[in-house]
Amino acid sequence: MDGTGSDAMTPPMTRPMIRLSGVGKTYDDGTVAVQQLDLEVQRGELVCLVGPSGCGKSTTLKMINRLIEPTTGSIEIDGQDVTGQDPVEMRRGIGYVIQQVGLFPHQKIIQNVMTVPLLYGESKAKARQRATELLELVGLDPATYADRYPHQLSGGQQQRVGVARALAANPPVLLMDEPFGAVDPIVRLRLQDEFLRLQDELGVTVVFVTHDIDEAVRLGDRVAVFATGGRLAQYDTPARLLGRPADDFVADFVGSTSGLRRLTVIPLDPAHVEPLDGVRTGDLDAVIDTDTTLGDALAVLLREDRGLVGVKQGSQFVGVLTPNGVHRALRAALAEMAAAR
Ligand SMILES: Nc1ncnc2c1ncn2[C@@H]1O[C@H](COP(=O)(O)OP(=O)(O)OP(=O)(O)O)[C@@H](O)[C@H]1O
Repeated sequence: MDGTGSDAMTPPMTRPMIRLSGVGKTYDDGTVAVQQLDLEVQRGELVCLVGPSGCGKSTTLKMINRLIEPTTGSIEIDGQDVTGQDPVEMRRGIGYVIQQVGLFPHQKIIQNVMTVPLLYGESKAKARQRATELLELVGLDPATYADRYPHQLSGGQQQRVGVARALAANPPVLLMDEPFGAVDPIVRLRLQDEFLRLQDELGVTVVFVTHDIDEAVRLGDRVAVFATGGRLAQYDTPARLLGRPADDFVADFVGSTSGLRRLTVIPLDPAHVEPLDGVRTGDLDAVIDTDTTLGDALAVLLREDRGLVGVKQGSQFVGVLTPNGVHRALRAALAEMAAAR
């Protein structure tokens, strides 16, 4: 290997941010954790690795930042073979968030977030400014939280600090291992929403490990489903994964409630929008856009409890959506799924 990676000639913006080629890991005791894994993650993409316990998700993630060395294959980040780089140096350029946040208990929140910029040689003033911005970015008011200690924060708040700290070095790649696994379901949903917004804003490339298919489908631009023994069973968009599982294992894993899950990925089809007949647009408090997913549309309907919401395309009202419309759309999606199997 020449150290520049096989892909160094490809224009930077078009080559994958992360590329695993034929990667395998067999532990010393003979356990085959990952086999012949080929996986590409595009720049700015959020990819979820999902699968049953012990299928090699964490091992894969840790091979990307070289906490674990692969037995076979190669891993490139931005066209550079990671095995040719100093692991400590390399790891600093990759954000890493785990379930047990690992905050320093005797340091204030602001100091916890400042650690990485200080390591990079930033002045204290600059590191503090950056940490303050990051706390704001992850939804923690610095005036309230900067001077608290980790034990004075809830689990969800600590997780936010973990995300802020991982982002402190402005890493192009963020690896997350079950980051929201320990918080209750409601907080988890909120953290997921916030994280999606943040990722969109920052354009960071994310590999996110979860054992929860709902979380994977909700967050991932693409989802890699692993089977036991570290075999990649399917790597696809959430909609295709739910609509066209590659084999029985994936179909089982995606599960019998996949019809409902599809709601979270199917865009609202204009075919299910009803005409505005007799409804004055001024009467429509709740408005959704045509590119809303059915799941979000249903959430607005339930929240508003009004029986219908207005649907807009750009600035133009194109009709209304009712619970019946959502029902029809779901039935159509299920029929399409059945036809695809
Ligand atoms: N240090 C190790 N030595 C031997 N086997 C290991 C080691 N670490 C992990 N394994 C094994 O490798 C396989 C994959 O483990 P890994 O932690 O990657 O799975 P996972 O999909 O992340 O699981 P989980 O969802 O339970 O965290 C498992 O069978 C595990 O027991």
